[in-house]
Amino acid sequence: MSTEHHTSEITGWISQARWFAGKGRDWELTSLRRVGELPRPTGEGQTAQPPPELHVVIDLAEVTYATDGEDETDLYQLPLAFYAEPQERISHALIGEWDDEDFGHAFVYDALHDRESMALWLAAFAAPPSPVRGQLEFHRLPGHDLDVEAHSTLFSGEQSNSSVAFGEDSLMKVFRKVTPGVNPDVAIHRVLTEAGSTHVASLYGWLDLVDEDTGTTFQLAMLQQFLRTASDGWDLALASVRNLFAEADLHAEEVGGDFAAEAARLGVALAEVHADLAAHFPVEQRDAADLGHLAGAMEGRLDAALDVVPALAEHRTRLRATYDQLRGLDQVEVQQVHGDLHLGQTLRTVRGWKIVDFEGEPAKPLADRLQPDSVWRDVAGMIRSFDYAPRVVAMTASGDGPEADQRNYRASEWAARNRAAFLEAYTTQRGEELGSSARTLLDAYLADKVVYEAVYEARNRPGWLSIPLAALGETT
Ligand SMILES: Nc1ncnc2c1ncn2[C@@H]1O[C@H](COP(=O)(O)OP(=O)(O)O)[C@@H](O)[C@H]1O
Ligand SMILES: O=P(O)(O)O[C@H]1O[C@H](CO)[C@@H](O[C@H]2O[C@H](CO)[C@@H](O)[C@H](O)[C@H]2O)[C@H](O)[C@H]1O
Repeated sequence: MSTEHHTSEITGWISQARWFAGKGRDWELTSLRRVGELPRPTGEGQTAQPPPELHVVIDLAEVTYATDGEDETDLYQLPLAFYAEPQERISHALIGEWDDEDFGHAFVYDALHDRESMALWLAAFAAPPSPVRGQLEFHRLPGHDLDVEAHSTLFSGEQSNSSVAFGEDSLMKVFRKVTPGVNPDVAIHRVLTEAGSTHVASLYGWLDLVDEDTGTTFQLAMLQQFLRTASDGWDLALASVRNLFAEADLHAEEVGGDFAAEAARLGVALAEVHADLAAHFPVEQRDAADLGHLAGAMEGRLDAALDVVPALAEHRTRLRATYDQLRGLDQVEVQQVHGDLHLGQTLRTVRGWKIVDFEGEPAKPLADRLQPDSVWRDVAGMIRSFDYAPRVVAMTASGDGPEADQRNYRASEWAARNRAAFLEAYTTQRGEELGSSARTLLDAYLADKVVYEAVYEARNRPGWLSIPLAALGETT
């Protein structure tokens, strides 16, 4: 199905969207393809009917970047709501007004802001229809009756994707940048849900787009348990550091809000998630040659990072020596891991810690993110977060001279205390010591992550670049 779109309106909408990863690059909208229309509910189990003039569709926008030599493209998912009349309540989500080939003259909105449109998505998950007008396939896992009356609320803080809560019952994540094949967030949540893991939000369902022409499947969205009582792990860690800084002379363990017990619980949760992943995804061995490639890949990332952050140069020799240690290892076990773990991917509920967002590192192609990796990558990710939290609070605190020195000393103490608690609990839960091979892997992944962070901060939050650079400075 193709349709006449208004390219300039859509281009303007994409360019200012939070989830658009191409900001600052030279790009254009090279195609728009309508891939399906959300079906209207049949009435069964659905009291409220959508307005008769509403049509909700999914379009895929192809964005092409001008690069030297070859064109690079990304596909973005746009759920759109077409109304015959303007809708005052969602005026902030208006994309434009144009004549559409399918629906005639219409006012077009970002459907995720619209409760009426979201009710159609929820109804489709509640009673998955046969594909209608397109190739959309809604899937459900058994075990939970959806609250189809729940109203939708779009999360405001999301970055790479868009999340919509349905009351306090379920949460739908709409993947914005889509690629063919399995999305690790869906695949891993499905496996962990079916395995009865208590450390993830249960998966309720997902939406596939099956391209009939090519036989390719894209995963467009997932629906999961809404964690009603959740507090963000990053926010909790910051609060703990602030408590420590509010007390002039006390040590972390003497202050209310000490985080070490939570860090230990996080270590246990991660070990349990790793065990479940090892039981349900392939576990493989990597030999000395593979480890040589890993060291080479880390060196390559460092070389590329030097162009973005020249200040890394003074740490180059030591970083390369850390990666080089990998070449001395014989064999290492790898398995499915989280891939981008940090405190912002953890939620503390009354029932313990949950880990979210199994999509992996945003910069990697999706297919690579389902490749087995070392568990020490995830451990390193969390340890880096324990370093970030006190440094972020210290950066915004007032007072310099001896006061700042004292704060920095206590920041390091907070990081060391929580790192130790986390690592001890993680290894104990796995029933193994942190042996020399694991230490080598952990050091290499820590170094690799700091380099990644230096690039990430230089590009996204230059004011925070000092955080990874200070970490490198401390270990020289
Ligand atoms: N099941 C859930 N219940 C409640 N909040 C959640 C749930 N899953 C994720 N969140 C919160 O939603 C936000 C976005 O989640 P995330 O999976 O990280 O999305 P993105 O892929 O856009 O980064 C985060 O603030 C996260 O803490
Ligand atoms: O959440 P994302 O998957 O988009 O991850 C990216 O952004 C993170 C920042 O939000 C970034 O994490 C870095 O900053 C965190 C504090 O904001 C800190 O806790 C992490 O340890 C640090 O790496 C992450 O690296 C990036 O991939």
